[in-house]
Amino acid sequence: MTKGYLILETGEIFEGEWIGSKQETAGEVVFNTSMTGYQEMMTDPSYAGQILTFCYPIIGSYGINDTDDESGKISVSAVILNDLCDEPSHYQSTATFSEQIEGMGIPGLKDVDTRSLVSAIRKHQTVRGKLVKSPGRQSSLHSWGIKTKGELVKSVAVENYHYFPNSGPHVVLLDFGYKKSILKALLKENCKVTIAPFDTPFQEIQELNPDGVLISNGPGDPAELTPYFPTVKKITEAYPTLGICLGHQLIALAYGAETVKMPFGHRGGNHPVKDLVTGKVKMTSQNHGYAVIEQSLDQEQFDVLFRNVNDKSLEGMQHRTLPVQSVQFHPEAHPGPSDTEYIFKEFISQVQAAGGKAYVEV
Ligand SMILES: NC(=O)CC[C@H](N)C(=O)O
Repeated sequence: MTKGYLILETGEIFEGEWIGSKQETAGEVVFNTSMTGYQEMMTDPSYAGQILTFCYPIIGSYGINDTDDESGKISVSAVILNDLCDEPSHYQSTATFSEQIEGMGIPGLKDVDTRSLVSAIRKHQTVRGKLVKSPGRQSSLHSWGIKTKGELVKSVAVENYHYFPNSGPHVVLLDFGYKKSILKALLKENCKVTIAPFDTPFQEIQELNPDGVLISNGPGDPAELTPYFPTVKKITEAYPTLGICLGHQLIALAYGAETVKMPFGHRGGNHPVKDLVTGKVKMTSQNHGYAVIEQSLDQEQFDVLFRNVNDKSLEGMQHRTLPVQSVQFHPEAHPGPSDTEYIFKEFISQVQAAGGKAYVEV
């Protein structure tokens, strides 16, 4: 057994037993409150650069399967958990949790007092940390090698187009670190899908001749992605558009709104969100650390559609005249409830209503 330590930039040290890859690593320390879904969370590209703490105390009990990865790449920088169950019991399980993180080159700590760690994160709000073998003197934070400024998106997004044939309308999935479940949701609606790199120029998107565009989720601070705001705006002016999580933030920023770092984010599978049109509350899957400031949104152009019941933060919006909608939560779920899966159907209806053509000359 090898001991390991999570050192927070604020000075606290959490002890555990080292698991997975031997590599020491650093990143923002975050927590997710979902009871299940560790496989989807670890492979969700939006967690790139982050050390993920599982609040649920037993991790690994249903193993790892061949279908639930949200990407083919390593996403989280490291995982922190309490009790590791490495003798899974599930008919679809093909590997143990330890085998999975070892195979993906992710380090982790088990037997950590995750309740105290989560309290510390909530107290400090945003906190970075480093996973080390020895709790001795550490190099300064600047040399921890934490990625910023779009490097995170670059590290997870596709570099080339990927085309998926189908019988329905053609949707370009602009990839800032998409989750496979988003692609699956589009394919389920019979869409042809072209996954395009996040930095695809607008002219090339036009050449792809999409009927609609979905701007994906992704890691990092949305406000650092300023070079892409003009393209995002042009997309929304030309095609029916759906933004999910980072995609939602980028649409808001492209129209002049501002984003803010939240105290400790929303990461979990039971975040209540109120649909302001029907008054109904939906349970949503969430994973974000930033939010759009509602007061900064041009309400002449956008209607607020969803609001978080717990902290009243903005959870979704709709353009008043263009078929452009965006949500801060994850309608594709995985992990989490699928109450808001209908968002994909609404998007496809808007795509179909637009007649399969760019309906505004640009
Ligand atoms: N899941 C996402 O797209 C996350 C968006 C952004 N990186 C945030 O943390 O707010």
